[in-house]
This record gives sequence, structure tokens and C-alpha cells, in this order.
Amino acid sequence: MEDCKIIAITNQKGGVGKTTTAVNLGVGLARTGKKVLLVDADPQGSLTVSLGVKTPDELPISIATLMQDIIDDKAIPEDYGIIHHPEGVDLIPSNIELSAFEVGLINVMSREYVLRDTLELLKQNYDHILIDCMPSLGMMTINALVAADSVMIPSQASYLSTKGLYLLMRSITKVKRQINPKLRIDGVLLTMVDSRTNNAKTIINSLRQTGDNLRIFDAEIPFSVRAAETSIEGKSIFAHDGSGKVACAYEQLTKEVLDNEQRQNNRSRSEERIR
Ligand SMILES: Nc1ncnc2c1ncn2[C@@H]1O[C@H](COP(=O)(O)OP(=O)(O)OP(=O)(O)O)[C@@H](O)[C@H]1O
Repeated sequence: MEDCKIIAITNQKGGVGKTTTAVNLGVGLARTGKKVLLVDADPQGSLTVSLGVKTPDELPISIATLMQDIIDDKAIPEDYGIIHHPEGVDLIPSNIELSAFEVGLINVMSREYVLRDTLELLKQNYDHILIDCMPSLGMMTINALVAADSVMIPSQASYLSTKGLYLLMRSITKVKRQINPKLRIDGVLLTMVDSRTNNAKTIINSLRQTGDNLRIFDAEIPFSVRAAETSIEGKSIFAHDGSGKVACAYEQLTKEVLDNEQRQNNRSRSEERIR
């Protein structure tokens, strides 16, 4: 097994398609035979609900429990708290307890490293770990950026020209400089694209032409009510509308992620050979 790749799916703006991307990229990767763990790092528990857990707040074990055990130096048993989804992905769920936990983190020694240390124990079992971040740049998101190898930024096209993206890039750069030098930005994933409107087409074309320093994935996720329906059903778009345009787009994204990783692995190997 190649090394496990940890991707933080993040954007401090809410409702941009982070959770939908975590579910569908996760299941997309699992469909190619990869072992995938999804980590819900948002106290709203949207990822947890999207994978079929109706009442996350009643779960006895969540990401907050696991991270607290790491802080308390407790041993974490194999498979502890992990939910196995029928579509072949595993989930560490989240719920409202993460809110209080995040506030308490402020007083913890090495508080930025708690998620990284938690995932370190699980990495050996997976090819990919995807972290669905909360819509903020708080301590949990910093933990995700410290734990990750790379960052994917789902975004609607119109948001990319705003100050929000600048603030996100600043946080990522700071974490990279101060704590996690290996952190890479995989790129921006355009979500909820309505290609019927000229406005969307114009913004996207100009982004693709000018955004050399920030990669934009070739795959674009179209707007579709079918995508919005999936979270209510606790299924991925592949199970809900497998031949539709959103499933097709997430399949393309999955392939792009795997191709990029392959290229990255080849580059690292040839750099090692030169050294
Ligand atoms: N391609 C799409 N087309 C139409 N609706 C979508 C699409 N992707 C996601 N949605 C819907 O948009 C809403 C926000 O999506 P999602 O929950 O994935 O965003 P998020 O960034 O994770 O939100 P939050 O910041 O609240 O965690 C949801 O109701 C979801 O079902």
C-alpha cells in the first residue's frame, strides 16, 4: 500500500459543497478499490447525517471522544467509534460535543497536533483519509491543516474573487510555514456550477486563464437538485443517481485526484533518486 494521503476539504464559507464533496469523492475513491476513512470535523455533523446517522448527538463516540482520549494519553482500541457505511467507506462521526471540545482545546498543550496524532493511529488502515472541515478558520480547522498532506477548496465561482479566499490562503500558508511544511494546495473545486448562465461561464473562463498560482480542478460539479437529495437519503450520488451529471463529475474528480497523486508520487521518487 502507498502511503495514506490525508486531504482536508475546507473553506470557511458555509454551504459551498464541502460535505457533498467529502461523501462523493470518498465513495468515488472506494469504488476504485481504495480504503477510505471520512472524518467529520464539524460539530453540525452534516457528514455524519449525510452517511445515514439520523441523530448524531446520541452517538456515544465521536471525533471529540477520540481526540480527548489522545489528549488524556488513553489507548484507543482498534475500530473504536468507526462507522462502516454500506457503500464501502468508513466514518469517524461528529456531533455537538465537538463545539465544547474545540473551546477546551485552547488550554491543551500542543493543541494544533491533536487530530494529527489521532489520525496517525489510523493511517495504516487506509489509502485515503478525507477531513470534512467546519466553516471557520478556528482551532479544529487548524488541526485539520496540520494533519493533512493537502487541501481541497470547494467553492462557488463567484466566491473566489472575494476576501474570504484570501483569508483562507493566509491560514493555509501560515500553517505550512510554521507547522506543516509538506502541506500542498491541491486546488479549488468549482461546485454548484450552473453552466447555463453566462455569468458563471465568464467567471470560470477567466479563473482558468488567470489562476496560475491557484490550481482549479478540471472537474466541475454541476448544480443539480439530485445532489441536494442525497444527504437526506444517507447515500452518495452514485447510489442515488449513478448515471446523472453530478455522479459523472465526481467520478471525473476521483480520477483527477488519483492521477495527481500518481504524478506527485513519481516526482517524489525521482527527487529521492537524485538525492
Ligand atoms: N452540486 C450541487 N447541486 C445542488 N445542490 C448542492 C450541490 N452540492 C451540494 N448541494 C447542496 O447545497 C447545500 C450545501 O452543501 P454542503 O452541505 O455539501 O456544503 P458545506 O460546505 O459542507 O456546508 P457547511 O459549511 O454548512 O458544512 C446542501 O443542501 C447540499 O445538499
